[in-house]
Formats: sequence, structure tokens, C-alpha cells
Amino acid sequence: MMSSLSKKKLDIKLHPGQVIIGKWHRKSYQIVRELGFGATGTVYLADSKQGLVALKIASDSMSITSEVNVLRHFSKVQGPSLGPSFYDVDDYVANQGVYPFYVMEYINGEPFLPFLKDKGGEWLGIMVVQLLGDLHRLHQEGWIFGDLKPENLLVTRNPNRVRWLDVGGMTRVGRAIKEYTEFFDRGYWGYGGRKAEPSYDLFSVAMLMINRAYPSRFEKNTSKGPTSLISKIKAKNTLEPYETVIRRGLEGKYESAMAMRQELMSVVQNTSFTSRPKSEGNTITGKGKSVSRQARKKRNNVKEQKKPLVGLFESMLFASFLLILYILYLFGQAV
Ligand SMILES: Nc1ncnc2c1ncn2[C@@H]1O[C@H](COP(=O)(O)OP(=O)(O)OP(=O)(O)O)[C@@H](O)[C@H]1O
Repeated sequence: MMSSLSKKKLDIKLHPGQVIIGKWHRKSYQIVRELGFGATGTVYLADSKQGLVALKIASDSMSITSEVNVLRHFSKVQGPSLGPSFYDVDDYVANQGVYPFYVMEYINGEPFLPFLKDKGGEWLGIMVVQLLGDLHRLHQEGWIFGDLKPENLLVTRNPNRVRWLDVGGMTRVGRAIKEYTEFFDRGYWGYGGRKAEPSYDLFSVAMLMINRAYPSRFEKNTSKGPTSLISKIKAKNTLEPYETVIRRGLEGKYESAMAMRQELMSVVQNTSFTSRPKSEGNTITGKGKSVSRQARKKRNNVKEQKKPLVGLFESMLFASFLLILYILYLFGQAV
């Protein structure tokens, strides 16, 4: 099933201030506002005894049962949570009928691409390094994310952390991918099949990185086949430091998310990025220079290394970058 499949609003609409009481567990939730809707239901921000939660209501229980099962499963997995934590599942009895709903952790974050928009090029690498750490854990649990795309990612604050939503596409390793979106699907681009395996998600990660440089995305160039993606990578300065990692992700060259993560991490560590925005977004210094040349230059040119940072703002940015790298290192230890 393609996730771009028709998204129909439910015939029931919940209003801010409305109180929903579960038929079976008798827990009450006060609706704050609508967060969005997908193919299976509508998600609301709600207030509860546990604080703010996300409540997803649907018209039939079949559609949400598999999401509930996946969320339940991952709420029991040790370590930082993979996806929103699961809280409750129940029925809401309304005048129009009975509506199943489930309640999960509210992820208060900024959508992935808008978050990166005004940030330096290193942020793409930092966020994807985090994502790959989580994907590795998911793959080790025997699951593939499937429908990986920016719309399913949020970045929380303090510290900035990428989190995923929408577990509806998660598929057991070895089965056929349940749900996908063409732009992120390797089958669509002619890079492989739709069997649920780590390399399927890693292809989507590579497309996610390409999407950062092409916010409006683009169509497949049927005459060029898979090579059309390579020319798209080469056409953007923002993708230049990441070219090798993206290519290898597209071509299924990584054995695991951890292998891709390690290579990406070394790109982030060895590249001099600038935080100044350019026409297509932010880019690296030394346009046209390869990453290894940049790294060599950095090692050899002591004078340049000692050049003071201009202004307090840059110093603070640099300090936060080091802090993030340290946090990533700690996460790396935890995985
Ligand atoms: N746990 C959550 N915390 C915060 N926001 C959420 C949460 N779950 C969903 N949302 C918001 O609600 C929107 C709709 O979510 P939902 O998963 O139903 O739709 P979708 O991602 O389009 O899924 P589908 O593939 O089922 O069409 C999301 O795009 C997101 O903005």
C-alpha cells in the first residue's frame, strides 16, 4: 500500500475542551487541538492525568490494531524509546457510534525539514546520525520502518533529538513492505525490491538527505534510470560532503544502519561547515573541495586552526556543536 493513499477525515470531529472518557478503562482525556490526520484516523493533542498526550481516534478498530500492537511492543523494548510510548487503548461512545482510539506520548517537536532549513549543513548529518542509531536498534529487534520520510519525523528541543511518529508502516524483517511513499521507495527508483530488510530503510535515509536539498522533491527521469539520482546529488553543494554516504545508502552497500552511521559520523567530524545560509540552504566552506581535502587542509594549516572565531554567536554555535557531538558519542555508547 502506498502511504499517499487517500486520507479521509473521520465523520466524527472532536472539539477543544471536549472530554473523552474511555468505555472500558474509564480514563478521561480533554481535547486541546487537532494535530493532524492520516489514512487511519485523526490525532488530537489532549490533556490527561499523565499530562499532554496524543490521542488517535479512528472509525474502525482494524485500522488501528496493528499500530497499537507495534507501539505496545516498542514500549517494552529497553533503552530510549523507539517511537512514541504507548499509554492506553479504548473505545469512545458517541451519539454517532463507537469509535476506537489509542493514546500515546505527545512528541512536542518541529517537523524535520523546517527544523533544518536555517541550520548549517552539519545539522543534517547530526540528525541523520541519531536516526541511524534508532534504526539500528529497530532492525536488531527484527523490524523495518518502511515508510521513512520527513513527515514522520519530529525534532524535539533541549537537547535536539530526532523522534519518529507513524508506526503504521513498520514491517517484520523478511516480509513485503506494508506502506511506502514513492520518493523514498527503492522499488520506485529501480534500486531494488520491497522486501523488508535494513537496506530498504537505508535507501529511504539517503533519499531523506536528498530531500533536504530538494524540499519540493522531483520526478523520476525515466530515460536516465537510477543515474538520475546521482546527478541530483552532484548538483547541490549542500549534499557534497555527504555524497559518498548517500550513494552507498542508495546502492544498498551498507550491511547495517550502524555501518552507515559510522561513516556519516566521520563526515560530520572531518568537514568544516559554515552556518551561513546560501541560495539552496546552508552549505560547506570551500565549495568544490572534497571532504578529504578539507580534512587534510584542516590538519596541515595550524594558522587556520588557531584563527579566532568571529563574534560571540559563532563561538556559541561551535560550543553547541561540540556538545551535540558529545551527546551523540554518549548515545553511541548506549546503543
Ligand atoms: N505522538 C505524536 N505526537 C505529536 N504529533 C503527532 C503524534 N502522532 C501523530 N502526530 C501528528 O498527527 C499527524 C497525523 O498522524 P498520523 O500518524 O495519523 O498520520 P500520517 O503520518 O499521515 O499517517 P498515515 O500513514 O496513517 O496516513 C502527524 O503528521 C503528526 O503531525
